[in-house]
Amino acid sequence: MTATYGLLIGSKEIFTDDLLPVQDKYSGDTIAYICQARQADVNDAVRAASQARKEPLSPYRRSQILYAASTIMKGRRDELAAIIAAEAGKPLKDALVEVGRAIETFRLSAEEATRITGEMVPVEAYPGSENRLAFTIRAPRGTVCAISPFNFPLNLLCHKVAPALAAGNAVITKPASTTPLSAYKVGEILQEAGLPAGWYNLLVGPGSTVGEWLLDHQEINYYTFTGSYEIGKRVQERAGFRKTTLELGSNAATIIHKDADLELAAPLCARMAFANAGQVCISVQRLLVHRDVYQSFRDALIKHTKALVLGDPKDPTTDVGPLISAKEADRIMAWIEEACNDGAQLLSGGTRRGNMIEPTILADVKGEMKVWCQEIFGPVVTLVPYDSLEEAIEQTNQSEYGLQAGVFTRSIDVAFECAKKLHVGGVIINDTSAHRTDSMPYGGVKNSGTGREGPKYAVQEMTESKVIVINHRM
Ligand SMILES: NC(=O)C1=CN([C@@H]2O[C@H](COP(=O)(O)OP(=O)(O)OC[C@H]3O[C@@H](n4cnc5c(N)ncnc54)[C@H](O)[C@@H]3O)[C@@H](O)[C@H]2O)C=CC1
Ligand SMILES: O=C(O)[C@H](O)CS(=O)(=O)O
Repeated sequence: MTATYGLLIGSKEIFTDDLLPVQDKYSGDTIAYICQARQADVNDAVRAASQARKEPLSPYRRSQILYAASTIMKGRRDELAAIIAAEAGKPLKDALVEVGRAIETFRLSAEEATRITGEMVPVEAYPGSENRLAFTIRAPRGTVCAISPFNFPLNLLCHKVAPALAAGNAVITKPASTTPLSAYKVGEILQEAGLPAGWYNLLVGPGSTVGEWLLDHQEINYYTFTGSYEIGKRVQERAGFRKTTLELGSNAATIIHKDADLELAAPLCARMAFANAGQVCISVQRLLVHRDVYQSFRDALIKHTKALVLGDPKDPTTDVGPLISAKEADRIMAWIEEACNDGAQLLSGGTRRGNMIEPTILADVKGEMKVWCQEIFGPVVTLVPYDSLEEAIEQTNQSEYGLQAGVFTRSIDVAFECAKKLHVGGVIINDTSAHRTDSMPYGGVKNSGTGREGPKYAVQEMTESKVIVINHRM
């Protein structure tokens, strides 16, 4: 019997008539059904969040609940990884890493719940204010709406939910319709961890309906969104004066300078160009390689790429699984064809089996090709030689995106010139653009979004500062 999951609203699991099948993205089999929300369910979820907030949780209680959730998640690691492998098509070894990161994201958020402080403001130093004392406090924003993407269905949701709860907010989550089960499991785990009803609410359904109803609801105080630039722009427009955090797309560059350690760089670039079938917004998509090392790096990259295993995500030896949908696979194949028809050289891959595309390396790409100037979000990496560091920096900055960039070099001067001149949210020296630890500030500039995630930084964004001034007699 295939399981059917409901919406999580307040203390209830709500079953509707509108069932969404959740498919195994490798076999195509339906692995579960989950109910889709109606507009009334959106209103009920907002009401449940507002009701919960009438009995605030102390920072200590929030911290204890988040620590407990982290521990419970650790005990359910294999179950959660199997769900990610099935619903997202993510290779099991990467799904296990994702669960491990989500466990850490909850633990880090538990720590941050006990560190929410303001500051003393020396107003008494101001003429006429000698009898006053002032300080700030950070208050929760209220009800947070967390809208998350398909590619990290657990950890990217946790990067919204855990800091939001740590900061004292109630949360309404809306995961991608292709991968909703991980968000349901987070609800189970938080309930087992002792989170009272209404603090975590789950709504499922298309962005074009449920997503829009959430954007329209004026009792939501804050939106934290991860997804494509186009939808992120829409979220910003609909949020109006309400604050948002937008984690959007990218076509990340990694620079391989003439003094790079190629034995370090080549396997890392091969691994991180094709991890999760390239469906990672900081994926290694654009490789800028100094001409002096271009051929040796190219050959090493091809060798390591050809060693990657393409197959069933549930097989522990698989490195690269399917794309999230046939539609995305069609798009990526069309972009590869466009590039090759326009003169790009296919060095490896370029073939398709069902919704799987063999890891593909394209050389001699030009600036106007989609595989270079747009976000491919697929198992394709492009190679372009350069002659001077200035040229590499300029080409990296030409993108309309600016999330993260990688730079491989043994020179501290080259490293710091890139660190200062690259217009991105993060510069990763001697690793690829795809490097991220869950504790670091994470987010972009330009069309890659606004705001920063990472529990310490998300808690700051999900609280608002209030100044308190006391007029006292000496
Ligand atoms: N910066 C980052 O950390 C990350 C960015 N991404 C980006 O996300 C994209 C891939 O993920 P997808 O899930 O396909 O992105 P998407 O933008 O299609 O959907 C993201 C979420 O927005 C919802 N949504 C869609 N239309 C909406 C609307 N009108 N109103 C409200 N919500 C709506 C979707 O249901 C989903 O939950 C890529 O562009 C990738 O770069 C993905 C992961 C991380
Ligand atoms: O950008 C994404 O797709 C994720 O944020 C990547 S990760 O760094 O969190 O794994």
